[in-house]
Amino acid sequence: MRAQILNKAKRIVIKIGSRVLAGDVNGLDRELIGRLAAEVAALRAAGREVIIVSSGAVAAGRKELGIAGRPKSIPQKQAAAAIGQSHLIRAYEEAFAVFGLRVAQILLTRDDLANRRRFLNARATLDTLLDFGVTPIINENDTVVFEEIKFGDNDNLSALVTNLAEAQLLVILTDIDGFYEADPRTNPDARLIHLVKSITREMERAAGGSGSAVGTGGMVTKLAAAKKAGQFGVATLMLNGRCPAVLTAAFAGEDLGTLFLPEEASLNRRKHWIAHTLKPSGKLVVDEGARTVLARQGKSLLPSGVVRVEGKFDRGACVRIVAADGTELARGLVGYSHAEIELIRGHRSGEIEAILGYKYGDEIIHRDNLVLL
Ligand SMILES: Nc1ncnc2c1ncn2[C@@H]1O[C@H](COP(=O)(O)OP(=O)(O)O)[C@@H](O)[C@H]1O
Ligand SMILES: N[C@@H](CCC(=O)OP(=O)(O)O)C(=O)O
Repeated sequence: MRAQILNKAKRIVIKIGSRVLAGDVNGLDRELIGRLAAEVAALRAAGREVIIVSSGAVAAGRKELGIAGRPKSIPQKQAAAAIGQSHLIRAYEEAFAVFGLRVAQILLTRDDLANRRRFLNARATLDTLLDFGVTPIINENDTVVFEEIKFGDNDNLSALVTNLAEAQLLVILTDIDGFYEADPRTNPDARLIHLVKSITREMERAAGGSGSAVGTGGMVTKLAAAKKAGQFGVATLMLNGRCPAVLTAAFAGEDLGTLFLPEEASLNRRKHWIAHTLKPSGKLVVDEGARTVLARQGKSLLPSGVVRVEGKFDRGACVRIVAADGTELARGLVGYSHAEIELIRGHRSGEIEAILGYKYGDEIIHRDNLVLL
């Protein structure tokens, strides 16, 4: 199974964490970046396409600015990222040049991928770079992001890039051998889990934070990323990026790290984008009848099942669908604005035109635009 997944992966997203690039040293570990470049060169020589999602800008910038520990404020973090990002990309440029390879920098915000046109544009750029034999190196555009438009962590970003690029495998390189049954910092006897068929709530509880001055999210965000990739039908392999030749060994068949298998019933690319890339701008609370109908795959959300509207949004926006007890059931793109839904909620679809004076369709969310969570 593992060999089959790795052999079939022609296009791979490799996420490299700050803990790998900086380790415990201050600034970037250039020797390690050199080793990684050699490994990527070998993967490419074997006919694979590689897209890198790299952290490390803040870690590199901290050193330049002489900041010890985590940057104290958001502007300090953004300043560190601005200075660190150019150092980071230069380090990759130099390391890849040794193997006659070129890299390109791509900085993204969540807004870029949430906008369908920008998403498709970014996709076309990625394809073109790969056609030119260039390795794209992606990071969050830390300098300009604020809460609403940020990915927040690069684990999450790497899962979304996997979708963007339609890659067949996500590799997460971190500073630990893989996913353990408990956080090894507090449970030294915890065992490594080599194969995860499906991410359970118990595993999510076993995932701890980063606990370092440079990492963001720790195992929590890595599990979330593996889950997202899995919903897109893509496996995630988590490896220790600080181990020399770890990629080469893993692709040669060694049973290293943790492999998260993809889900069998995976979402298509557009539905994955609705569920994970778009930021919901409102909420529809539905009744028990609608909850039951939605749970049966393939049904649209009709006005009759909606009991409350929260937030202000236009037609076409992404909203959460929640049950009366607050459980999030689904997400989808609405066919009507919040003001229109306020008027037609609780009514039969046949009454929409009489109430509004016009009608876009029978559904508040058509099943093609609806994703169950
Ligand atoms: N169950 C777990 N298994 C493995 N590592 C865990 C677990 N829970 C928490 N961690 C921590 O997650 C850290 C890696 O995440 P992070 O510091 O964000 O690194 P990165 O910079 O690679 O994203 C590990 O060093 C480890 O201390
Ligand atoms: N964009 C930030 C990285 C944020 C992040 O998620 O870090 P990490 O947990 O080390 O992957 C940077 O370049 O410093």
